[in-house]
Amino acid sequence: MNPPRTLFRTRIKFCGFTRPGDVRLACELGADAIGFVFASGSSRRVAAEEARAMRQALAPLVDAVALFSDNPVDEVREVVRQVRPSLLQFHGNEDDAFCRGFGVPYLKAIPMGGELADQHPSALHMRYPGAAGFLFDSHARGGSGGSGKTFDWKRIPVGVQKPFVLAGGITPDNVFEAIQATLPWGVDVSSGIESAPGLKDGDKMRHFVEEVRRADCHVD
Ligand SMILES: O=C(O)c1ccccc1NCC(=O)[C@H](O)[C@H](O)COP(=O)(O)O
Repeated sequence: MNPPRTLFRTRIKFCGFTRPGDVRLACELGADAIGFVFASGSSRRVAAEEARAMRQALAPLVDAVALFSDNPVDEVREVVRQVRPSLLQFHGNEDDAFCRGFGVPYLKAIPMGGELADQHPSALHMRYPGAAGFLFDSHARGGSGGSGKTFDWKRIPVGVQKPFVLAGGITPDNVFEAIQATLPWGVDVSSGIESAPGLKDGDKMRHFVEEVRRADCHVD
């Protein structure tokens, strides 16, 4: 049985937006953060100008997160300049110095598929001392996120001292169980709230938020 987390509210990040209308709806439904993907090769990739327009659709008190995977430094700088994200998220082999170099807090995505390396909490903290938190995602090292696949949640390292976000294959149907099993700071979803890559589905977003709230109120 997990210890109760009195009055705890699991943060919700919806990722991979391509349409301002979806951003507006996600904010109304209760998302805490909205993610824009700039990783090359992603079907959800947007240009800085598009993300800037979507950022303007954001409600107050909702974070804009810019997501990268081994993008060149100039690309990251340009996104920061145009979009003004409140948080960066790095999915590639970026080191702490690179991630810190933009003057914006960052989350480091940790690949939980395939061979696990460096996932011991002390190794993570030593490798990314500047990280605001970690995001555990299902891809293997060198792979992409946004796969819609889960990983074995038992692989999450015990004793991580920074907030962590659970990602990878979370849906309205498994987010309750995912929160109960892992007690994350937040959950991150892309495929599970879509009708097609990059196109968000209002009913799925609403159901997802309802299930997170249900998990937060649940007492064993
Ligand atoms: O979404 C992408 O296409 C993507 C490409 C490269 C790196 C990361 C990417 N997405 C990350 C996310 O959307 C989420 O952080 C996470 O991977 C959850 O995705 P999903 O399994 O689809 O819910």
